[in-house]
Amino acid sequence: MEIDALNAELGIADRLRFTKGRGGFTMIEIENAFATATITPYGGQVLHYRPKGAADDLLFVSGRAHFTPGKENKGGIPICWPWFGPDPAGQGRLIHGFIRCLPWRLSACAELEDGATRIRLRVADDDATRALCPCAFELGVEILVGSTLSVSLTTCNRGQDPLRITQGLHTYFNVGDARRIRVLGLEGCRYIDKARGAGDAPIVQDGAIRVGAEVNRIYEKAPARLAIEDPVLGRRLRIDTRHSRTCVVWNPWVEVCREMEDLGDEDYRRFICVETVNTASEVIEIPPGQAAHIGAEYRVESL
Ligand SMILES: O=P(O)(O)OC[C@H]1O[C@@H](O)[C@H](O)[C@@H](O)[C@@H]1O
Repeated sequence: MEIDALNAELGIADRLRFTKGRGGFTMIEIENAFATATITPYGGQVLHYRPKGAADDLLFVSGRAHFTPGKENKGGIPICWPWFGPDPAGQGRLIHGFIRCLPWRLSACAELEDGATRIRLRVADDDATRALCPCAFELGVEILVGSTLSVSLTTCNRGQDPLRITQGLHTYFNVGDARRIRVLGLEGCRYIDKARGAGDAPIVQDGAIRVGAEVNRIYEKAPARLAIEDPVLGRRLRIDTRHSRTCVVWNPWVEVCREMEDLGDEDYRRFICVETVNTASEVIEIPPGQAAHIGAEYRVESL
């Protein structure tokens, strides 16, 4: 649908409008009493969220993100599905699945009684997805833009066989300087250190996570309450997860950042990914006709 038609049909006066953004991508721009936010139906991806009065965005989006159909966009909250990480079948399919590179359909947008804004987007299997993964599914994301940002992903198995997935909200948090932050909540958890190569024995997290080299870890049995303390931006980002048993913490550091065509050379300082995930041994099996969920709520607090 064209932008004018979208605005006429689904826009909400002074609250929600559709625009053309980077790469000509359709954007949903929200401004309510609590916050401003931008969501693109491409990948069902939240790109920006800033509470009213806050100086800085919750999320990082790379200035070199592709915004090209068929490619992933680096930043915001990419949805990784039906696999998280490299192609589990080793067939060279996209890292983190294909759903973040597909246009989703807007199924509802509404202003709630408390003034928050709710967006629902959906995507289902078609010939193109079945060529990549022979499963029948319907995926829905619900995004609540209020005093907090909440993202909930629901997978419905529409097929005749059990559906096995891994999945994640691959959130890129905007930070003042990654070298000065602390990630809290994973103390004492065991993690697989992917920066040191697969197959390493799990290591136990000793204290808060700090970034002084490449960090690429899968934490097992992750608790539901996490936080990022950012002394440079003077804030604490709270992350409350739902139905997620693993947490990936990723910062590419200098070399990997320079190798990534969709990051600027110094961007490793500007973000940390703390990802709400079910991966590694946490494969989810969904019986036919049933659904599985994963979600997270993000809150910005002053330090
Ligand atoms: O696909 P993106 O958004 O570039 O993210 C890639 C990174 O995603 C992280 O989740 C992985 O742990 C890293 O190994 C990977 O490099």
